[in-house]
Amino acid sequence: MISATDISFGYDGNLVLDGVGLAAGPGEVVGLIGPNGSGKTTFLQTLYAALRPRDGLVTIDNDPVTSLSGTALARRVAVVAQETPSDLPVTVAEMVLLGRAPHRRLLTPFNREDHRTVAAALTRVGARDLADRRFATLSGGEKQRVLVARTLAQQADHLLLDEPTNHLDIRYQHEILRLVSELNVTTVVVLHDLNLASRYCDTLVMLNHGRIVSAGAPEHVLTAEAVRAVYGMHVERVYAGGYLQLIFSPIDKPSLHPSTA
Ligand SMILES: Nc1ncnc2c1ncn2[C@@H]1O[C@H](COP(=O)(O)OP(=O)(O)OP(=O)(O)O)[C@@H](O)[C@H]1O
Repeated sequence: MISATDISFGYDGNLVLDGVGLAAGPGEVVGLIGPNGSGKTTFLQTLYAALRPRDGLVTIDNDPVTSLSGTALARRVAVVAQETPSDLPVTVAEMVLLGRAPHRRLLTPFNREDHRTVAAALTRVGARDLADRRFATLSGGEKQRVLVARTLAQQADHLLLDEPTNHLDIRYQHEILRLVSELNVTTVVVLHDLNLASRYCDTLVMLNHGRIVSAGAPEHVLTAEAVRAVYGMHVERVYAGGYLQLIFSPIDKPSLHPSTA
C-alpha cells in the first residue's frame, strides 16, 4: 500500500505540488495523468523519497518512506524513472541483475537463483534474446523493456513507473501495461496516453498546475469536461470492445460527430 497525504513541494521556492495525495491499495494500479509540467514526475519522485516534500507524508505499508534505509526501500519499491541510465558498460543481463542487488549482502556474488530470476524477467518482457547485448546499444523501446525487466527481477511489491510506455511501439505499450496490471503489485504509473491509462489503471489521479483536479475510476475522471478544462481538447467518449475510448480533437476544430458521452 502506498499512501501520500497533503504533499507540497517547490523547486527554488516555486510551488509545483500543492497539497496532493493518493492511495494505492495492495495490488492496485493508480495512474497519474495531467498535462506537461503539471507535477506528475515530481509527485512520483516524492513517493520514493528522491525528493523530500515541504509538507505532507508518504508511507509504504504504513512506514514513512523517509524512515526506510536505501536497501529497505529498494526491497519494497522498484522504480523506472524517466531518465534511462546513461552509457553504463554493462550487458542487458547485468543491467537486470542489478535489480537483485537489494537481495544480496554487499560483495556477495549473485547465485543461480538470481540468474534464473533475471532470465525469467527478460522473457516476460520479450527481451530474452537481448541478454548478451550491451545495454547502451539498445533502442529506446528495448531499453525501456529491459528496465521493466529489472523491476521484475527486483521482486518488490510496490512499483513506481514514469512513462514506461515511452519509446514503445503499440504492441509493447499494451504488453507492458497488461503485464503491470496482472502483476498484482501496488503500482503508481505516470502516463500520458489517456486511453492506455483508462484501460490498465484501476484508478486515476488527474493533476493540473500541481493540484489534483479529480481522482477515482477512469470513466469518472476522464469526462469530456475535465479533459477540455485540463488539456484544452475536445473529446468524444465511446465504448469499443468493452473499453472506454477517447477520441480527441482540438477545440477550435470540433469533431464532425456529435458527442457520444
Ligand atoms: N529540477 C527542477 N528545477 C526547477 N523546476 C523544475 C525541476 N523539475 C521540474 N520542474 C518544474 O516543475 C513543474 C512540474 O514538473 P514535472 O516534471 O513534475 O511535471 P510533469 O507533469 O511530470 O511534466 P511532463 O509531462 O512534461 O513530464 C514544471 O513547471 C517544471 O518546469
